[in-house]
Amino acid sequence: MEEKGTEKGVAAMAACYQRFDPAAYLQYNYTPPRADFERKDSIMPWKLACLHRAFTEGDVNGELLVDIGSGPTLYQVLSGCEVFNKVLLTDFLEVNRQELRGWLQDEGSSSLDWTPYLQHVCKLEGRGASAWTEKAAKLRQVIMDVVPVDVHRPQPLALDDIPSAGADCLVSCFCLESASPDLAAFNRALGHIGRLLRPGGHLLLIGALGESYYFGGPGVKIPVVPLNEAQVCAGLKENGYILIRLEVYILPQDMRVGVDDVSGVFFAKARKE
Ligand SMILES: Nc1ncnc2c1ncn2[C@@H]1O[C@@H](CSCCNC[C@@H]2Cc3ccc([N+](=O)[O-])cc3CN2)[C@@H](O)[C@H]1O
Repeated sequence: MEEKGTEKGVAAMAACYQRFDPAAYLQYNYTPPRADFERKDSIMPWKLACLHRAFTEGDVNGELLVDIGSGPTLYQVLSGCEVFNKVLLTDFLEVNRQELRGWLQDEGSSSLDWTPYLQHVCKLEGRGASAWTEKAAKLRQVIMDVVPVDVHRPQPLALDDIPSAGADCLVSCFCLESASPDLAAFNRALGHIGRLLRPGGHLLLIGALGESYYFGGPGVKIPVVPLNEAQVCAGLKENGYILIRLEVYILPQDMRVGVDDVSGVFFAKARKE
């Protein structure tokens, strides 16, 4: 019965995503106030600082970084692209993979101008904002492909997408809790992606706390598994990860803009045993 329920729940989530609108989603979450680089308390500078520190504090290394559930966004690999010489982007939806390919092939054809993001991360790296064009070139050089992923499959990627030894690092932002029908499915998905990671490899996980829905486009209301910190920590432990650090951002009132009911954002750095 439980398996039947899960299959039905996973199929229902997939149906919700058929109306996902990348351009609208980017507008809702990746423009001010949630992405305001002039505001110290904006969410995006906090996320980029967490990722910059995690990628550059010396314990994360290797060849291949895989981003699980990239969506239509690139911010999650702006620091990692300086550490890994191979980066694989993945998403469940062709519309998101197309959005990413659009930027990779030609700046002009993406729905969002990523320049402020590139400039901000260059500043975090002490390079000055003007190095953003070099970072854009680096990104285009190291991103090998944009491929399909389904975190509910025991093998979320096609077998030939990554080496049998596994990736050296995974990053995943706002995907698992938004793709899963319930907490059990979230925990199983955490296990499925863990199998893509080599022992000793790192997982950098960003997600929503206390979110029960979000709009993936006008009128496209998508259910989310509402998580708290304890459930995130338990899920990581249950799936063979050692938690290195958990950081939490609580949304100020003016970041609650009606596109979801998220109350906080977590950043977890963990290592696979
Ligand atoms: N089975 C699947 N396997 C893998 N990926 C899948 C699957 N199903 C859907 N997907 C994939 O997962 C999706 C990822 S986008 C999900 C958005 N998550 C919620 C949204 C995000 C957000 C962003 C920023 C802030 N903030 O405070 O700044 C808050 C929030 C909270 N609301 C989408 O790419 C879909 O394509």
